[in-house]
Amino acid sequence: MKVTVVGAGAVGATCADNIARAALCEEVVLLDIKEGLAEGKALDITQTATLLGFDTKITGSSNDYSKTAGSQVVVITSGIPRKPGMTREELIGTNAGIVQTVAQNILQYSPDAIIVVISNPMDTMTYLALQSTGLPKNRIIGMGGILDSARFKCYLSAALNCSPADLNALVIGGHGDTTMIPLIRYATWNSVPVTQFLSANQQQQVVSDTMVGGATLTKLIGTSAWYAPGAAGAALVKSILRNEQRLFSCCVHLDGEYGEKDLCLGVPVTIGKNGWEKIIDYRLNETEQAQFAKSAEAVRSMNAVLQTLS
Ligand SMILES: NC(=O)c1ccc[n+]([C@@H]2O[C@H](COP(=O)([O-])OP(=O)(O)OC[C@H]3O[C@@H](n4cnc5c(N)ncnc54)[C@H](O)[C@@H]3O)[C@@H](O)[C@H]2O)c1
Ligand SMILES: O=C(O)C[C@H](O)C(=O)O
Repeated sequence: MKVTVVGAGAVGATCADNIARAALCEEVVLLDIKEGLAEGKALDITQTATLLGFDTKITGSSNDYSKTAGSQVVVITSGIPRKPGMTREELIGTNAGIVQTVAQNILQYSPDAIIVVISNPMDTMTYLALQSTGLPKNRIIGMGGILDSARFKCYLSAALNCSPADLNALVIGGHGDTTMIPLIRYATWNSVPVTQFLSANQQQQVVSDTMVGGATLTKLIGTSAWYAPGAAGAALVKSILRNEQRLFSCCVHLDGEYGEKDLCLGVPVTIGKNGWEKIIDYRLNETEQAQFAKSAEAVRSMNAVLQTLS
């Protein structure tokens, strides 16, 4: 089995590294437009193999898509990241062209691939990938909710002083500072709702910290995060390749589910060998449904911006 990661920058290289270390497939191809970058990072990761004990082959490619031929899964991370003070949405002008070109190039050599979109603004880039390739909707998955849910669990574990491994929590909606919806009502600590242990103020703090989780890191680092995003991308790839049927929050095309259609947005879905397989209805209450509708409205207006780009 073969996985391609497009973009050998911070997120792409970390994602490829995680996939290789976990030996999820025989070969990982890392591709970047910048001459030498993907080859160099692939060689560097390869040199960790004897230290870390894996034998996955890692191939680097400077924009030669023939090396990606026959990939089962392709992860798109190519594009610019935001700087402190920016929103993800501001990246659309540069990243839309990159994502569209990359998706088309990929399909020339891997017509059956499942495509995972990470580049921002991720909800709109997922929609663009779907519209521009015309692939069956189950084969295009946007990664954002897995990362946001991991951050949600981190903030919850700090508030509860408990192990994040004992927490179950999901963030749905858009992958944006104001569009994501951490579902605190459904978050549990070993099956007990966390709302039993946290005050209303504490709950609100966890929710708002989660929503600006990416911006907090961007401010600290000077560019956006990569360790957790790369690991989240690899977790998604693992569930596809191993047909795990994990229930993740992913950005997928909605056709009436959660009251929305003709856009891609984060909802709970099962992930397996066919890509995303089933959307699970979490029965949102009135407040949550209103938040979801608002999130959809914001993402829909970003999608409309695509029409204005040349
Ligand atoms: N969805 C998420 O949860 C999430 C998380 C983190 C980052 N991101 C996004 O992922 C993207 C990458 O972030 P990063 O930190 O890795 O950035 P980065 O600048 O480190 O890497 C991006 C890479 O893309 C390459 N690239 C640009 N155009 C290309 C093309 N046409 N073909 C192939 N490669 C191309 C660049 O040369 C660069 O190496 C950004 O848009 C960022 O906002 C999304
Ligand atoms: O915050 C960003 O711009 C990158 C990414 O979407 C993240 O959440 O880390």
